[in-house]
Amino acid sequence: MTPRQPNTSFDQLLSQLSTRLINSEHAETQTCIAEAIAAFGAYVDADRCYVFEFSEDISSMSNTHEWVRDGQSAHIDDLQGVTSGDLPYFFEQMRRSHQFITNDVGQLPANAENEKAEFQRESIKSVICIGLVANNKLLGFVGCDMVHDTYQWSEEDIRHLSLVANMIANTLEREQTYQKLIETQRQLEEANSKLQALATIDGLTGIANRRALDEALEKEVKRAKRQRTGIAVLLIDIDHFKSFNDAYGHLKGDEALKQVADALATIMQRSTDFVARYGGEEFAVIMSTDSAWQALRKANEILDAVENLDITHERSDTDPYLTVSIGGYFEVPKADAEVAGTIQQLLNNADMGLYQAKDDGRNCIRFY
Ligand SMILES: Nc1nc2c(ncn2[C@@H]2O[C@H](COP(=O)(O)OP(=O)(O)OP(=O)(O)O)[C@@H](O)[C@H]2O)c(=O)[nH]1
Repeated sequence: MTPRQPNTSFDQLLSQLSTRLINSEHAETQTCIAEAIAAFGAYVDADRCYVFEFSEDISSMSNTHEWVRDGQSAHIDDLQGVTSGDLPYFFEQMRRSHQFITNDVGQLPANAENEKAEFQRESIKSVICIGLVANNKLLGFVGCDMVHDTYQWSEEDIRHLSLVANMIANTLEREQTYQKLIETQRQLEEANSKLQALATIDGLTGIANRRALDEALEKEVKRAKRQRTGIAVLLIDIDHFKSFNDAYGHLKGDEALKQVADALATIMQRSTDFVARYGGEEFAVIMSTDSAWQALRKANEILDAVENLDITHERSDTDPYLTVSIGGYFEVPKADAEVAGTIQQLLNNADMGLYQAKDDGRNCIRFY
């Protein structure tokens, strides 16, 4: 075949494709690359035109885009993860000169026997590959095969394929930067949600902490006002916990706190229930409910559940087992009630109930 004459329409086509690529969204980018290699393939009357990307250290390459003339076989599937050990001469040429051009693969030097064998396997007679270089980094290459006859690659062909290569290299670089940005953004979001979770979870017991309780109270009070429903707060305090620590040690004390927290979380499972560690050995429960009786029933369940944990507490003046006292308060907030004031009232009154429960001998429930 003879080299063709300079072709201005190809330049125009490239210029159009490159304008589209510059303004393209991620999805369109791949189509544009496919169109660019198809345009070049058709222009030089090639049998196959393709893009390969190298691994970071240029030790392997994979075929990412392929255009084949009608009737020619596609090779993209069997050209994945090709290593420099498979084609050492080719990799060496690409690394050194960023191109690999041969008019007749039969004339390749003796040390290119692997390459010759591979080209013969694919029935290739002439090959041109131009490196995709962006920011001085070799990202891959764009290439063309002639299958039927050998072909004399012209200066014009090389210039055109270099233009295509330039365009694809810049696009790939932009895509890689975009992917890195997306990945960084994903990592940041993940770190943020972990931080958010850490900031609202009590490290020892794994249930919500005081900060999360404050947020939940605000949300629940607003909802109760909006929906005209009631809201109950229970404050649950472990009895004689100081003497428990003194008798069994701080670690056993920690273990007991975790067991009580687990028991609370097991009982309060509705989506509108909320359990938090309120202070050292004190827990809080928020319930959306229409009746104080329902709140009282839950408080009784909690009292029983803690007793049933059977945590020995020989030094307790109340019971030889770990027990809790519970203070409760129920209210249907008025539609015009001030949120902060309502929250304060819920907590203060539940606290008054707790104070009463302690005063009445502990291991009991008092509603204010
Ligand atoms: N092991 C352990 N102990 C804690 C933790 N936080 C608070 N405490 C202990 O809880 C105890 C609370 O003591 P007090 O406030 O005197 O209450 P109490 O002994 O339970 O007495 P009453 O509530 O009146 O029955 C203190 O000894 C604290 O050290 C914790 O995270 N781990």
